[in-house]
Amino acid sequence: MSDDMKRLAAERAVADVTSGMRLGIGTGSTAEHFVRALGVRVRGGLDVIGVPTSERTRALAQEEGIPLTTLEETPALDLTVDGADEIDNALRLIKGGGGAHLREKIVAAASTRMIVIADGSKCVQTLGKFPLPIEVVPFGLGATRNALEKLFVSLGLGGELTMRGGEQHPFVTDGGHYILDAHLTAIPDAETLARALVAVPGVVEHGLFIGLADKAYVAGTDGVFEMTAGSEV
Ligand SMILES: O=C[C@H](O)[C@H](O)[C@H](O)COP(=O)(O)O
Repeated sequence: MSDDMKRLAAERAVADVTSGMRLGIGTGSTAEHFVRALGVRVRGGLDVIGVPTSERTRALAQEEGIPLTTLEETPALDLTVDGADEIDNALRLIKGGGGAHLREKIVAAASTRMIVIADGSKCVQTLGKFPLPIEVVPFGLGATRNALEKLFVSLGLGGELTMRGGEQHPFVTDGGHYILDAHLTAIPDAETLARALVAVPGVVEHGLFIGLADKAYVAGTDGVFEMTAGSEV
């Protein structure tokens, strides 16, 4: 059911793609539907080029016959289509549940427009129930973790930090980094937290996407709803 909704949202976004576009191609189970639907259109003659946001997406896009490029060759993109773990009514997002948020943010920031695709379960009043992914360099891990814990206390945010994959076998991102997931429960001021996180040495990127998404296609039992900043969730 939820997978059908992800597919519906993805198909709606594919309809916005036109020949000549330079695309950012997202990661995750919803973005996979987008890649497959885009593949069908490419094989039908749609002329686009895309930058994948993960090695996983690169492999799938290649299987689908979608022409790929890099941000070195094509540094400016027209449209990125990607999933999200949480979306609030200002179109602020939490991303990185699949560990791809570093490349996803670079690609979204290089795009003129970003469309988010999701099923309705991703819409929230306040971000933070989904653990916030924080990508960190392996060097200095203990010190970075301490600094993050202090930061959360100073901002009045409670919650635990856990190592993605476990302490013994940490998950390693495409960039060779680890992910600490911050179980904050609620993030009342996402802008302040986002600014503070990037100032912590050892933090490479976090999963708060603010001011990047232009609209979202959210699929529910009544069909696909187009959300812009300020829409009711
Ligand atoms: O790192 C992964 C990405 O940010 C995904 O776009 C996000 O986790 C949503 O994934 P899904 O569509 O599988 O729920």
